[in-house]
Amino acid sequence: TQSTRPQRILSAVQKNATRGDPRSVIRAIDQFCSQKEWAMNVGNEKGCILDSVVSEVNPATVLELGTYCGYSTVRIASLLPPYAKFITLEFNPDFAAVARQVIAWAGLEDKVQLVEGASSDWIPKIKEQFGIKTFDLVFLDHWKEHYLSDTKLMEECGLLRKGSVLLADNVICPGAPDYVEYVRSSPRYKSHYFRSHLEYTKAEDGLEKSVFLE
Ligand SMILES: COCc1ccccc1-c1cc(O)c2[nH]cnc(=O)c2c1
Ligand SMILES: [Mg+2]
Repeated sequence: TQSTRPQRILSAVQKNATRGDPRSVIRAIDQFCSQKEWAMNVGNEKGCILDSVVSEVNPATVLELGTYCGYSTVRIASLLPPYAKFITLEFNPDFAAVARQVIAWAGLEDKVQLVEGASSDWIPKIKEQFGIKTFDLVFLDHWKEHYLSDTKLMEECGLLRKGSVLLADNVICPGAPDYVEYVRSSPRYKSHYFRSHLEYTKAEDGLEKSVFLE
């Protein structure tokens, strides 16, 4: 039977990366996706912007919406302080199964909790299920149609506090126009656009960083 693209990414990690070395896992995925087969990892150019925001926030609590193969999960987890709590939500069970193995290959399985299911189902349960009050950082990288509804849901569930940082991938390509309009026009957010490129291509894309103000 044919392998899937996520399975081919996992094979490239297991072949080319060193167990317990997150940077070698990131490098192996970026090399595979730039030389062999494009895939929707945040990539190295936007990944460096992600790294700088994670380092600046130095979050004790992180939520990632959209794990895919765990590329950004590994980037984020490798930068967190030891006490941090990091939850990543993935709807697709095949993606989740690969991501668990990529995260384990990087040696970061103790730093992150991968939860399978729909973000809209899980967001209202996070406080009780995981003992988290609010998130210092949220990385939105799942279905663009759900960026805005999930952000409003996080507000309603009291998961954001003054200073919480939302970082959204793909604000240009594929784009999340309703979300961008909301965070840029709402008095409750201070937003900034980091111009970059769609992973492994020359097309424009970027990350939108939005700080929750109240
Ligand atoms: C399945 O579309 C793949 C694709 C095709 C063309 C342009 C962009 C994308 C793309 C790029 C990304 O970083 C993404 N990140 C998260 N969830 C996505 O659906 C996603 C899609
Ligand atoms: Mg993305």
